[in-house]
Amino acid sequence: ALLTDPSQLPANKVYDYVVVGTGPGGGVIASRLSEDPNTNVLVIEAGPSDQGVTSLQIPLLAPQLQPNQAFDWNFTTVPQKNLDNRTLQYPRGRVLGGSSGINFMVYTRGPQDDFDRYASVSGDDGWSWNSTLPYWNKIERLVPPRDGHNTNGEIAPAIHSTSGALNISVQNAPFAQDPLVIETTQELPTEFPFNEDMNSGYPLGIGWMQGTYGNGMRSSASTAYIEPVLSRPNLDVLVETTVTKLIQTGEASGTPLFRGVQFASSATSPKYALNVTREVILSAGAVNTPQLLMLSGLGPSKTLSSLNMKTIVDLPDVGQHLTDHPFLRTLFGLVNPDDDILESLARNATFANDVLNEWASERQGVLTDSTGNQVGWLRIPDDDSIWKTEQDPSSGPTAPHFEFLFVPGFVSETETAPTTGSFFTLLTVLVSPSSGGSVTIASADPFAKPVIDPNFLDTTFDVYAIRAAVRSAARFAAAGAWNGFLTGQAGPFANVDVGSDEDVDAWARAQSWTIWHPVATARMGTCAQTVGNGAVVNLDATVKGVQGLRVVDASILPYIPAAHPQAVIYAFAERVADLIKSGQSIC
Ligand SMILES: Cc1cc2nc3c(=O)[nH]c(=O)nc-3n(C[C@H](O)[C@H](O)[C@H](O)COP(=O)(O)OP(=O)(O)OC[C@H]3O[C@@H](n4cnc5c(N)ncnc54)[C@H](O)[C@@H]3O)c2cc1C
Repeated sequence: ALLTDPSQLPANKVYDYVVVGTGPGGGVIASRLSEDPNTNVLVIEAGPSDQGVTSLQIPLLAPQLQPNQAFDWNFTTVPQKNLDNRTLQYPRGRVLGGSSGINFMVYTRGPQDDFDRYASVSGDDGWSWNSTLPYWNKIERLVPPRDGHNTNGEIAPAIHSTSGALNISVQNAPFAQDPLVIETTQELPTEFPFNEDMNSGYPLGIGWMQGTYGNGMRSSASTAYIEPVLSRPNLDVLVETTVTKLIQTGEASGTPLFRGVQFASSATSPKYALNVTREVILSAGAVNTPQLLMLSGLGPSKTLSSLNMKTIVDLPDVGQHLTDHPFLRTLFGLVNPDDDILESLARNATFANDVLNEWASERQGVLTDSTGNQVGWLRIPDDDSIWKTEQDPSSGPTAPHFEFLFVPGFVSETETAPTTGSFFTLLTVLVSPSSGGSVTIASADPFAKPVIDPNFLDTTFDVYAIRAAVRSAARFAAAGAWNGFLTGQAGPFANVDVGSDEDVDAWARAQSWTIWHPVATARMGTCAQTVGNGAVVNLDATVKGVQGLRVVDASILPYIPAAHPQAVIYAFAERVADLIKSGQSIC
């Protein structure tokens, strides 16, 4: 059942599991555990239900869902010392489905080497690329694109399932720029090779984006995993309720047992508490998970004692190792203003109405796409001079260092969009960064905002790689394919001399932004790694030093994927659900 207030919880019902949060981590766990009708599962989600909210359903409205919007936690970072001391907005979804309810839907499994590195650092071959392959069958439901076009050459259907939970498809409606992106891969195949399907384990190259959408609508952890099973009598989903603390309920073999949660509708409403018979699964995401662990006495004792809070287990790595992908925009002008879809939507009410009606009546048209139909994944060449002085932070030769995204419009995180001019944005994303930051707390108040420091561009490698990405983007946009389509560098990017290190570095400091992929704040290690030794959870996602508590969300990834992370989190959650159901104690 869907409940909206703790007072609606059925009296005397005993729950086996409580899951905190409903993003790709919590959504999968809740759905899979409640497949057993004899297992009672309670889910607690801070945000409201997404059901019937049109802005959450229409793919191309994603840019309007953050920052500072209704379904966003509206976090900000501390001033970023390498970004001219700018404070960045740091959106996280606060709605059933979590950040998958407001994200840009790019669906990328990531490179084979990423998974093989997860296996090696966790000491469990079960996390390797080959071992996790069966999980894609549970996750993916490949559906035809909405416009019914022939997808030959845009995706390799043989490596996808059509019977999983989450709708995925390639572009639903064409953008004018699409053929030119592909033409550039034919014109400059050495630097920009075409890749038919970047979800094969070998993402390098440029190809068609796969997105978590189907039938013209967003597909999220809510629509794919929770809503379809809401009628299960053994599943209760309590929304609009914030978990304020995890509670120690006793001891088991000398270690603290955490089988309780405390929660409330708001900062001023009464607090409730509840114990479960088996486990608490914490899936509050890479920002709120470390916050909740610390609020519960599980974290760095130094931080906790400075706030006069009791430490139950000293876990110094909670909140550490925060890794995220910074992106930088390169802006180009357009010959034909109609090719700028984002500005057409914002400035031309007739166009906006027409496409909205098209979506409402037929689930067709540009609103069924995300903000781009192709993606590129590129590596700094092996013979580049950077490797004489810097180590490669990527997981291996199948992993990219940077990414291209092709947006039909003006991407404007640092300013309001202009009212004139038409634009094409080639976003460059640093996907194998070596910088790391942290999430911590400055207050014992569960409703106070956590302190977030992604610490972007803190290493020589990262500054070099984003510079390399901008230059590569400029070469891409200078290909003959774009003659007659682009007018050259435009907007605030017009005067950046991409040949000058100084210019590009200043542009990076002034303009880099998060692409919203924080991970690793409660990262996974081997069973042998003891408390205080670089990891927070064991290879089966159980929290070190306690019993009855697991973390299943972006926090546990040992390294940031060189990919958009949601697919990886769905996969981690599917496997942990299997481990829980198998009942084996691994560590
Ligand atoms: C704007 C944006 C765009 C993105 N675009 C993409 C993309 O295109 N492709 C991609 O792969 N990834 C994208 N991501 C990232 C991706 O969505 C996240 O990595 C993923 O959703 C993380 O899953 P999670 O389960 O760890 O946490 P989340 O999805 O963040 O879910 C955590 C849930 O826990 C709830 N919660 C938190 N604290 C509490 C509490 N105390 N009590 C109760 N509930 C709580 C939250 O409200 C939320 O629902 C994007 C993210 C954002 C914000």
